Amino acid sequence: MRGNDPNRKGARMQDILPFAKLQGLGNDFILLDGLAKGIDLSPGQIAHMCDRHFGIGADGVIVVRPSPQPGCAAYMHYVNADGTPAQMCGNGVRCFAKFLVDNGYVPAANGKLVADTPAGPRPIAFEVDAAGMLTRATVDMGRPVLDPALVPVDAEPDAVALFGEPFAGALSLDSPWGPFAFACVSMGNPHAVCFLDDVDLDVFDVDTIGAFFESHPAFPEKANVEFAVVGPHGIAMRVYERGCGETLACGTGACATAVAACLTGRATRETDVLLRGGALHIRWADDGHVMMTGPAAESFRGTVSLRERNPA
Ligand SMILES: N[C@H](CCC[C@H](N)C(=O)O)C(=O)O
Repeated sequence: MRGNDPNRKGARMQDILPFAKLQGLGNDFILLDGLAKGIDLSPGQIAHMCDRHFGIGADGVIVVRPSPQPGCAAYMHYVNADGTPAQMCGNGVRCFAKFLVDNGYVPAANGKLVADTPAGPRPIAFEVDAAGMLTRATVDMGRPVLDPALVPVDAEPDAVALFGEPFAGALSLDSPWGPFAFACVSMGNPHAVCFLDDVDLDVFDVDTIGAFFESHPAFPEKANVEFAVVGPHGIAMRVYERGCGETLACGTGACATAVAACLTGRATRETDVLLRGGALHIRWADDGHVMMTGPAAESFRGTVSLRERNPA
C-alpha cells in the first residue's frame, strides 16, 4: 500500500508543521514554534494557512523565534493574513506569552516576561489559572508615536478645525461617502482613528469604507483603520486591519484609539475599548507608556501541510 512507503512518509514529515491556534477577543492567530528549528514561510504559505476555507483560518501567523536581546523570553515574528509582516500585534503578543507559559518555556510562577518584537521589547505581566495556564495579561505597549512622519501619514497641519484640539497626525480625507477626519497614531504599526458621532457602529459598512482608507495614498505604509464611538461605558470601536480586513479586535488599534480619544478631549487616560470580540482595558500611564490588559485563550492544536496552496 502506498501509505507504507517509508520514502513517502519522510517527504510528508518535512512538509508538516505542528501549530497551536490561539485568540485574544476573537482576534485569532496560528502560532508556530520556531525556537528549536527555524521556520521561514512564504507569503503564499502564510495566506494559505490563514484562509478560512482552504487552510486553518486566522487573522495572522506568529512564529515564536529565539531573541538575541538579553532578558527577552523570545521574539515574536508577526505576519498578517495576506502574508505581509507587521511591526506589532497587541492581541497577538498576549497569545505569544500564553504559548510560552503554557508550553513551559516561561515558568508560570514568574508572572511576567519580556516579549521581543519588531517594535522593540514589550514587558508583560500575566495571570494563570490553577493549572498554570495563562488567562490574562497586561502588556506595556510602549509609548505612542504621534509624529506624522513616523506613523507614517501625510497629515494636514490644521487639526483644531477637525478635532477642536491640536493633533499632529490629523487629516481629513474625502471618499465616495463624504469626508472622514482621522487622528493617526503609531503603536509600532500605523493606525488611523475616526471618531463617529450619532452612528450605529453595528450597521456601519466597515468592510467597504475601511478597505478604501486602508490603502489610501495618505498612508505610505497603509494603515489599520479604526471607527470609534465614545460612550458612557467606554469607546466602542470596529477595525479594518491592514493586510487582513475587519477583525473582531485589535490591541494596537485599541491603544491608538484610546490615545487619540484622550488627546482630542474625548476620554480620560484610562478607559475600556469595547470591540466586537470583547473589551480591552487601556491605561495611558504617567510615564507615557500605554498599558493594555486583556485575555488570551487556546482554541486547538494540530498539524498543517506546507505543500498545499489555495487554488489560483
Ligand atoms: N491585530 C493586531 C494588529 C495587527 C496589525 C496588523 N494588521 C498591521 O498590519 O499592523 C493587534 O491586536 O494589535
